[in-house]
Amino acid sequence: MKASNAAAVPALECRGLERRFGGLVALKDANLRIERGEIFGLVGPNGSGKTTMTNAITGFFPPQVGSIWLNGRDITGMAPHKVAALGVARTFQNLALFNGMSVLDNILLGRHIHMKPGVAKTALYWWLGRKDEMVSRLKVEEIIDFLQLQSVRDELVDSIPIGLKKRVELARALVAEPSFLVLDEPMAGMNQEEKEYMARFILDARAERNVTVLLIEHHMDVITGICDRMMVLSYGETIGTGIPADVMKDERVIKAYLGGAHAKH
Ligand SMILES: Nc1ncnc2c1ncn2[C@@H]1O[C@H](COP(=O)(O)OP(=O)(O)OP(=O)(O)O)[C@@H](O)[C@H]1O
Repeated sequence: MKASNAAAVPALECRGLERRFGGLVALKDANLRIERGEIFGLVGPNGSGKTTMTNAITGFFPPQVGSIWLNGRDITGMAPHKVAALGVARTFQNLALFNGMSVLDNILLGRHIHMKPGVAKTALYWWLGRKDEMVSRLKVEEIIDFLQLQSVRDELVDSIPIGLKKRVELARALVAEPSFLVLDEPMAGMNQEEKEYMARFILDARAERNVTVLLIEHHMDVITGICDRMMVLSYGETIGTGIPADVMKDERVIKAYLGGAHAKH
């Protein structure tokens, strides 16, 4: 559901983020507010700072300036595993699946934040460990059904097509039971039918699993089709933010992005 109360604590807020790599300013004074239940699009040409922004949010590369708030809690500089434990899951632009392992095992890895750490601890509380594993397996089966991955569940992940690999990554993120999902180009390399499936799954995840979504995507038809609001970056600067229909009309956005070689329809 779309958030209705603007005064409510947002799912995510970024205030004045800046990230430099040497002399390069990859992100400059980036401000972002995503309400609970929104699907929010983040777009921009290659190298404009989209991944830098998601890496800042998920703790991989903290910002050097500014702050990040998740459900009203300051998470600036928090390690990735701690951000994940607070309910943030992500998929990666370049697939981060484990080749040589089955689809099922790849998805099961997404449950690690819910499992008890350490062999000794699990041995000591063996019954607790078993219960954890049972809950995890049930959750994995539920998500396999949800994303219609039954037919490939026992296949090696390297043997399935790219469209399904992307779906496995989404499954691995969803089994973590996130409240906030960061999807980095989930439709890259997909044909039209696969894109439509993925768009449907993202909408269903929001409706049925209560997730808020930050979606990085080059396919503008997807952004206009499923995003409530969007933000456009260019050379690390925000050049447009708002509902897609308005942002798409903005002269700066058209010049920097939509009219450029990077736009895909
Ligand atoms: N670890 C890093 N070290 C040095 N420079 C980096 C690093 N990460 C990103 N950059 C630079 O920061 C800028 C923004 O990169 P970023 O990956 O965030 O862009 P992007 O919008 O995600 O691009 P793409 O659409 O190609 O993924 C680029 O100029 C990039 O070369």
